[in-house]
Amino acid sequence: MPEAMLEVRGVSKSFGGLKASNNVTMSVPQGKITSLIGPNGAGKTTLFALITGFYQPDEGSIAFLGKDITARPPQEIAALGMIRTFQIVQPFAGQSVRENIAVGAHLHIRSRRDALAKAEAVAHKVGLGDRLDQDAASLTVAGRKRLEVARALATDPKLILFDEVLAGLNPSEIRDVIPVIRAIRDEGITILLIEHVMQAVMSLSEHTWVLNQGQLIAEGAPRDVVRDPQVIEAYLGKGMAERMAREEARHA
Ligand SMILES: Nc1ncnc2c1ncn2[C@@H]1O[C@H](COP(=O)(O)OP(=O)(O)OP(=O)(O)O)[C@@H](O)[C@H]1O
Repeated sequence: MPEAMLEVRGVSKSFGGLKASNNVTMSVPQGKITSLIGPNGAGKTTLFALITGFYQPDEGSIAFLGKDITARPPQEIAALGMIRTFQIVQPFAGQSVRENIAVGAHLHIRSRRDALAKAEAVAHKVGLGDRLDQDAASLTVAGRKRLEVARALATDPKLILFDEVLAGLNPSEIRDVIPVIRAIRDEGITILLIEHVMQAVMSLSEHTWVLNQGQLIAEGAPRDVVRDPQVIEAYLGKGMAERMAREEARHA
């Protein structure tokens, strides 16, 4: 694997008696799409929040591009080039799609005109080019997910952490968004996904980490990870693992 862009070392975080993150260590390589999977409540979103400064770890450290960023505020981390998206997209109501995306662009761009122009260019990349003047609150779920991707892209990130960008989409909408994610990677932006849609994990990501009860229980190429008995037991279940093995055999 190429040099790591993000290094998470021994990170732990408790909420009361619950260890939502338990001694997590991972090296995220530059230029790839990688993923983080695991059952509901495994601590995936908590880990994203720790990495991007929304929570402070109780223990451990985080380095981005060789620089220690442990417990730095989110704005500072975003300015360095790492941005996360949120599972529940909350557009600024009463503002257009263009204006919503410009919020991201303003991280680096002061001029209103330039930020709006940047928003427009980004909207085209994610397939919102024909929705620029629409009130963002009127977007469908799929549209809101694209808006969330666009707001992140507009900050000119080096690494994007996508938190379930495919959740709530139907199979045809998922098929439409997958190439958008690939195109972002092809532009040179590194991507780490939290995702429950296993078909997307398998087809998009080169490496995956599996969290269960705050701890990493497996990592590796997705096709190997889904055969791991511990992963089947904790997350996939036998039926799903067998379905995926059949799918893979069919495509082989
Ligand atoms: N701010 C908080 N205060 C208290 N408990 C929290 C907080 N944030 C998360 N938790 C708890 O930490 C655990 C991990 O939650 P987290 O949202 O990180 O899981 P997840 O893997 O992202 O789940 P999902 O797939 O359902 O989104 C859960 O038990 C959750 O209830």
